[in-house]
Amino acid sequence: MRPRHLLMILLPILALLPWIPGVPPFWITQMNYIGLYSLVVLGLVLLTGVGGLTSFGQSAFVGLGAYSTAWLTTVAGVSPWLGLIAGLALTCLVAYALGAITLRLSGHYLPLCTLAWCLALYYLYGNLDFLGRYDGIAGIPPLSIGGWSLGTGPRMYLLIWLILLLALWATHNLLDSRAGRAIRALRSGSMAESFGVDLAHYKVVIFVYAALLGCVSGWLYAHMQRAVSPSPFGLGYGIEYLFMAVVGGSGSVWGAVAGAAAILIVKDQLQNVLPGLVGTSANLELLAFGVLMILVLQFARDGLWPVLARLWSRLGGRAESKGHDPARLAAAPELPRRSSPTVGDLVLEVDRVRKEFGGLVAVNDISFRLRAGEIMGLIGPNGAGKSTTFNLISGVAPLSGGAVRFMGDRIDGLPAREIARRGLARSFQHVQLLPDMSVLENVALGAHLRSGSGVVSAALRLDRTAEAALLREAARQIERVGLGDVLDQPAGSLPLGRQRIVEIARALCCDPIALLLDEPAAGLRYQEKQALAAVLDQLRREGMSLLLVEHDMDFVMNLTDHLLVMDFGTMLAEGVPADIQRNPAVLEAYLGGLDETWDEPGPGTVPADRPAPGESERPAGREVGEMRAGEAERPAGREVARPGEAT
Ligand SMILES: Nc1ncnc2c1ncn2[C@@H]1O[C@H](COP(=O)(O)OP(=O)(O)OP(=O)(O)O)[C@@H](O)[C@H]1O
Repeated sequence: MRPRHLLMILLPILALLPWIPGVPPFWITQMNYIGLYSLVVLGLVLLTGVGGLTSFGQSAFVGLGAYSTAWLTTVAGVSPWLGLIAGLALTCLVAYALGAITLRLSGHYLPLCTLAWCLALYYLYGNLDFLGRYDGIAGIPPLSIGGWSLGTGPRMYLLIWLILLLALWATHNLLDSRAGRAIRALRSGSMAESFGVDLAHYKVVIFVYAALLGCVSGWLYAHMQRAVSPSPFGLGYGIEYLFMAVVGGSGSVWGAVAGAAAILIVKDQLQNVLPGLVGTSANLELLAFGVLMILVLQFARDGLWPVLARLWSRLGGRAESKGHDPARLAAAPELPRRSSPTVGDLVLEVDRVRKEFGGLVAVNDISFRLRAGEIMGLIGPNGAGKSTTFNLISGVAPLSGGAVRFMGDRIDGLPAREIARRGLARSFQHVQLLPDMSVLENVALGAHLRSGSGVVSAALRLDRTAEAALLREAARQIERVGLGDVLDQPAGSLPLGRQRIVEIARALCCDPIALLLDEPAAGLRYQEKQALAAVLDQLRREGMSLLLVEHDMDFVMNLTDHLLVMDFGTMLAEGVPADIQRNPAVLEAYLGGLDETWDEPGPGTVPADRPAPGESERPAGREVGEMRAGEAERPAGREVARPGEAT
């Protein structure tokens, strides 16, 4: 049985629970609270569990929802539904303003900041006369739909759980979409930005989304309790919500319900049992919670939900299928493609680019040009400045000097996502995939800029055609690089070499004009390298421009049209592979002297129908390791203004 089938059986039972004879009213009250807490914790699952942004301050947004409706319905006499709309609007404004300011902070500064504004709002609620100061507001009317009062009992229970189920559905939909992939990539930083994800935008989106869920919970709470005061919106509750997210499992939407239910039930039981056991009514449950937290972090670091899922499969239940639907993808429309430049056109012009890290010149006035339909190799010993050059071109790092032009326009100074939008895609030296996401989803992230479907359409599942088109394109690129057999596997389960190929498929998904590949053949076996060389050769034939950083000399010499050799940040040599292999300065840099020779090449990596440039007189290809003998003594780079040296 799949979880969704279990849910279909449980839902009617859940809906009829208050009317089942023998069910104590306390159970319904407890279920109401579990529902209210789950709504807030669901926001934290998205914000903290998925997006990596820790917030202790969600209780303040619950307060905004509760106080907005309390004041509007009691003082202004408006309908509770208008109170909800006003609360949502106010929460949206406050969360947007707080998010725009605080989400720029990184590390522990963000959680500290959430503590600060949680306390500030709490004291604000307690000190404003029109909100009744610490006494709060009483006499809030019950909710009603078309004159049918929902009261505080079973009907309210139905409304709370209906809203919670809708929120779970919407959040699940959101995560399974273009926007969801961007949100799941937030922790990766520059990688996501390189594929056009606006990190700052998505951080604010999930912050506001989580705050709105808190607001709805506060609105329901106010009309269920019929009175509000500041205490449930203080820091203690903010910490408790976070605690529930961690205990439940902050990586899954159902973890929110599991966490809220577990904590509330255990808390209630401890409050009943502990005083009898130890003979005091002190708040000993807090001590017990501390122990519980340590146990969870020790034995179920991902929370209770994954443990429950494992238990389910041990009992014979089946996991929810996460695979793609080939028929749906086949029926999806093709994504439009950009027009490519004519073979031979100038695509990329790097003009005296320079990068200084303090006193170290990592890239020292490097210039080169890349044309359409050309593969250029950027080689050099470790620390030569190759990856830094890539970072400068792709906007991941700012230039210290020089200019980069792409398709005739200056792109230096543009954010990485804007450079990606213009058709320059890249892979990374250290594989940067999202290991828990499938290969298909990882690659689809590359097509982020080729669709405009947003958060609202995703949450309401109105984006299915656009989403299928993105996944279809991702599947096409995965097939193209020969990984069609692992489409639905988690990317992290693949060997490193294959993960690099996934990165290439992701970069191809951008529909690039030029592709920057940082050590694409590292970790690949011989046959895999041959297959990769064939793919890259095919891309060249299609008119794409490729710039490779690679240490495998066989691969580079057989595949590239043009090479640029760097050493200590400066250009050592430039030319066709055959000349580069004979260049004394290059031999000196790579082999430490002219008396040494390149090894005999293995069988060429270039496809059989294409002769390697300079094949006949090529001395030999060489497999250059990550470090050659004596490398350790090399200085890491060239210092600025070393005495007697021009910089
Ligand atoms: N963020 C940084 N801060 C300070 N120094 C850096 C930074 N990034 C790179 N460097 C330094 O710049 C120099 C060039 O590094 P880079 O990674 O570009 O070399 P590389 O040619 O790509 O080397 P490898 O082949 O080992 O990847 C090195 O000395 C490195 O230590």
